[in-house]
Amino acid sequence: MKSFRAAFDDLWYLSRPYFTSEEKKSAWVLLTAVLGLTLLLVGADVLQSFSRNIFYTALQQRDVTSFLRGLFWFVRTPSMIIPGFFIITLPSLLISVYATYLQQLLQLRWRRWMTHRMLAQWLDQNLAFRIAVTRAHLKETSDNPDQRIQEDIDGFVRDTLSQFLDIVSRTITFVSYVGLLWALSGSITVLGVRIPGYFLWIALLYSAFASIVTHLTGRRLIPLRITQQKAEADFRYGLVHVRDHADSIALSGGGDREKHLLLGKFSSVYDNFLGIMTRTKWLGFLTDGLGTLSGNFALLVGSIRYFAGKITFGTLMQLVQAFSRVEEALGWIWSAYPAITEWRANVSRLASFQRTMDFIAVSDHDSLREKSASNSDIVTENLTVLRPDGSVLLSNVNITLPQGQDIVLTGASGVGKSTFLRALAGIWPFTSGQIHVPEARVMFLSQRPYLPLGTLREALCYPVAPEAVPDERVCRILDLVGLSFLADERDTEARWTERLSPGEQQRLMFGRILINRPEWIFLDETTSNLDQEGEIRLYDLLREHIPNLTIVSITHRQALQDQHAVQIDIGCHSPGPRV
Ligand SMILES: Nc1ncnc2c1ncn2[C@@H]1O[C@H](COP(=O)(O)OP(=O)(O)OP(=O)(O)O)[C@@H](O)[C@H]1O
Repeated sequence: MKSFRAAFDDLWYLSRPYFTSEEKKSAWVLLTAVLGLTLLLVGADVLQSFSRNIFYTALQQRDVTSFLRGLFWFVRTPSMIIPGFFIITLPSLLISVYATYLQQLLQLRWRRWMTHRMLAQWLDQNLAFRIAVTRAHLKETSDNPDQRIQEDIDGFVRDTLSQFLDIVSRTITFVSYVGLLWALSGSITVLGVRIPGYFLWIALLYSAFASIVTHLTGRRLIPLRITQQKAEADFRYGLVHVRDHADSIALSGGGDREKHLLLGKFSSVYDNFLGIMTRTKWLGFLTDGLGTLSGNFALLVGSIRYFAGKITFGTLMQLVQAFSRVEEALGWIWSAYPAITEWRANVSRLASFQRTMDFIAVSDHDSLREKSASNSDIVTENLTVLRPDGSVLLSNVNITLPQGQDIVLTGASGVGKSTFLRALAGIWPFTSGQIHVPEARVMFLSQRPYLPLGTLREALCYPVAPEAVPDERVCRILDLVGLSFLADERDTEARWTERLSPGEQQRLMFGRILINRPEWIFLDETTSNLDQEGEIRLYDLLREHIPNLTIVSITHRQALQDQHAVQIDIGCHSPGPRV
């Protein structure tokens, strides 16, 4: 019961936002249309059961006229007019195709809405980074966000809709056939007690028994499926990691080691799947067995009345159909159990990821950043920065970074210089105190250049849209940073991280600064792959082309440190780097 409640909570948490969003109108219209068509389909199925009764009975009586009317025209009975089999079948076909089409349309729109929302939340609020550093300390699981967004949203939307419509259709089927089954069943006498509608009682007992046994056998599949998804994603990530670092792996002769690590990940995939197979095998015996049994069982029980001459062949067939429909409707749990376990695992992963994002988004550490006038200094007051495990990295930092001056932050490796920059940027979640930052364009560049996927122009202009920068300016800037030999390839899509040397990538970063023209630039060892002369030339380029720029650098090189007017030792606020 508890797990049912949790599933419902997760489902509500994930579905409600779409059906109350700005797209709610189209969502409800589509859902209502699909429900309406589903209802019509069940109605058509019930009508068909009557027309089948008529033409089977006509077949038995060798009555050609009734047979043909039962197939192609209308038959009048004392209580109703029944359309012929084909008169019902053709519109049903149309309804069925449109029900599927509209269901897919709703599915696609819902997926689009969820993908937009999750991507926006993940990237707009820097949650991708904040989740990555916080992950080990979170209650909810938030592994493989790429898989959550690309695969799980699709699976969630598709399976939620199909399971929901399945339940609705089974409920309507049950309501439509239960009276029919009762009426056709007749009664039997057991130990002197007359039981009316006995076929219905058998269907009810059969389904209750089947559902309980199936749930007890299959419930272990849910955690196994969650583990399987995680193992698959870890394996895939391992492969992508090797692809992205193929150069370093080849140079360090690490092929064998990588193979060993990847095979280790694959064996988790393999072992867990063996567990799923074993469970699915037992579940298969049950669901397939119960399915096969139920149809034949109905025929067997019903044939007793047929051979006793109490019902016609047509009524027998209608009875068998009514029994299977009622029993199918009640047997949702046992027949759909494998699909439900997969859906439940999916819902649980996606809800967990969404909860993590919501939790981190509201833990607004950025509130400690206070905006001041555009030409003011950056000031920190009692700023304390922690590591993700809660240990103190920097305590009580009270410093001023004066606007308009070149500043260098110094300190031994690991004391927390880069993390201090992240705190200033407002993306480090484990921070307390106050930071006064000017209302100005601020840019941070890290030691490892980041080049987005796409053209060289895109990589140069990032995060500004390349269309916003005139072509001559792109060429001029490539020339300024010594990359004019790449000008002809500025619109070529390539893996630029692999094509450019680390030094070339760092020069490209300086071109990016010239394009973005910030008022403050934070350079975290951004010239570590350049020679001394080259790095000083690039710094001069910034000073020359962006006159009001304040440069804040982190560098271990004395010559570059000497180029800065102000030196601030971050190390004196640290209990010391870890050894
Ligand atoms: N994402 C993270 N998760 C866990 N620990 C982290 C993370 N980022 C930084 N740290 C830890 O914080 C400490 C400071 O790291 P930081 O990169 O700020 O040092 P640094 O002074 O810039 O070092 P260096 O001069 O070597 O670049 C290190 O002990 C590091 O392991």
